[in-house]
Amino acid sequence: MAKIGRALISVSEKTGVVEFSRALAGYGVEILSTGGTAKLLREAGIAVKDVSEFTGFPEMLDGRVKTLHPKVHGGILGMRENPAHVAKMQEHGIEPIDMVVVNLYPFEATVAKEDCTMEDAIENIDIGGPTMLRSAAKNNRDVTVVVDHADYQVVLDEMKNSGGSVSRETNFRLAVKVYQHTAAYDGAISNWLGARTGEGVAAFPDTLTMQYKLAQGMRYGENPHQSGAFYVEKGSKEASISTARQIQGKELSYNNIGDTDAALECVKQFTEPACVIVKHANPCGVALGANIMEAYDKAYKTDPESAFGGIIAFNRELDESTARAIVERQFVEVIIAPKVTEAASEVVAAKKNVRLMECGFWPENPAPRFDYKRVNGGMLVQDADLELFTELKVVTKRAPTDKEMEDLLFTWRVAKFVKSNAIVYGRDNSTVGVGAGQMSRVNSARIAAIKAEHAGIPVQGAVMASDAFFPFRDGLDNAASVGVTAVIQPGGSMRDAEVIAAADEHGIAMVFTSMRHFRH
Ligand SMILES: NC(=O)c1ncn([C@@H]2O[C@H](COP(=O)(O)O)[C@@H](O)[C@H]2O)c1NC=O
Repeated sequence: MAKIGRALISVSEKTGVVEFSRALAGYGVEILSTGGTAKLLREAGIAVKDVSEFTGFPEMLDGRVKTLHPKVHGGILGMRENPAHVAKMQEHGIEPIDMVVVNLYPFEATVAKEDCTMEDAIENIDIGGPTMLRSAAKNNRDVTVVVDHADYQVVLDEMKNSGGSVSRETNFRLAVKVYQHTAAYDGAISNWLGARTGEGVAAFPDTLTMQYKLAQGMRYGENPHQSGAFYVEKGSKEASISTARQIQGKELSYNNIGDTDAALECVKQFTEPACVIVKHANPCGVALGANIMEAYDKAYKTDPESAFGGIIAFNRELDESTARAIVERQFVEVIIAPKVTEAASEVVAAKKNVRLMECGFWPENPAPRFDYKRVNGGMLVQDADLELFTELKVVTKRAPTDKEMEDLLFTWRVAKFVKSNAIVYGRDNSTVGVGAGQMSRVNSARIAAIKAEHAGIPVQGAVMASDAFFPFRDGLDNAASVGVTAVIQPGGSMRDAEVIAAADEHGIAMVFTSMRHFRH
């Protein structure tokens, strides 16, 4: 382990670089640096040699060429234990560079700006930086490479303990981090440019590169004989299962994560205090209330049988009384809310296995994003389903009453989060029965009615949402037979006229949304 004699520092993101460089200088390290970084360090009183002086070649072409020089790359890549390398370096007057501290032009932040032009994007593709990072990471036996300012302290701690050197184990770990970083950087460039070549489809690049970070290992996957892990998107910001903080409880399982995502994304749709209870990726009870206690109580009563071992999501801070009502009444796997009061945490602490999650508040309008679904040997990519309806059109002789309309919109929102074929009966901003994941729409309707019957809730006077159109009038006949008074569905069937006539015959008010919400 040799002492660090010379470091090249060239950073766009300058957090902590002055303090770090000052500490390096304290170990007698000679610092080489580029334009803006050198200026900053000099202003802080740190002795710096310009890279152009080191190479004997000026920075040029608006900074496109600064460090791309054999004296830089020879100094980084030369193997210190290889006599032929050492001789060549001496022959050409190449001095070793033992540490490279580089982070890159902010390509992703630049293209995230709405007014970003192609020229802005191109100028923010870093060339010299990744080249140095890759050189240093390749020669990690002899060179320390730092791409993340979070590692400045790690390096300084080691130098302190060793009198100015960094171990090969740390060098290797830092090098791996570099290749992860440059892979993500190039992936972002290729995705952004690729979406603009016109060779892919619309905004989809010809080759899609994705990077996810390991967030959590787990005991097993969907079933105990499958192994599993949870990866999260780099830079994901919106409050979600991926950003949520676990306050207490057992480690989240594979199924917990999927179900908590389903519950949270469903509850996000409501502005009034709401509760969503999910089992196996489907909402089994959803309700709004004056407060979340009332919402939970109503949601639970929809289907107490299914709520057992469920996942419960709220769109308001979890308070003490609601937490108490849950833990005293039922077995629950996960509770998630944007915030959790201290007192609520203490109540849940009595059930040490219950996973309690706090995810923060979300924006009213989520940013557009893609949804991905693996198939064997490939992946389906689409815009996430973030819309609700195209237009609301009353198609029957009778228009829904205001109260029916409120319930129709409530059940429509829920239906969007129920696996297809989805039928949701609802009343008073509460689900009455949910029929999910059936191969026939009529069967989903029958199941929704059975669920209501099991919970002892009459369907009479409820409204009904269907995630896709009714292909035949039997869906409406069936709804009428259980007492449904109003229906919301996308419309668009060949037999719409027949279906509307059926609704009129039964005195049912029906609204078309012109938007389907299949969910698989
Ligand atoms: N062209 C080069 O030779 C080159 N060498 C280093 N850079 C980058 O220049 C940036 C630092 O520039 P400055 O020190 O002038 O603020 C770093 O993000 C570094 O990755 C370069 N810029 C782009 O490729």
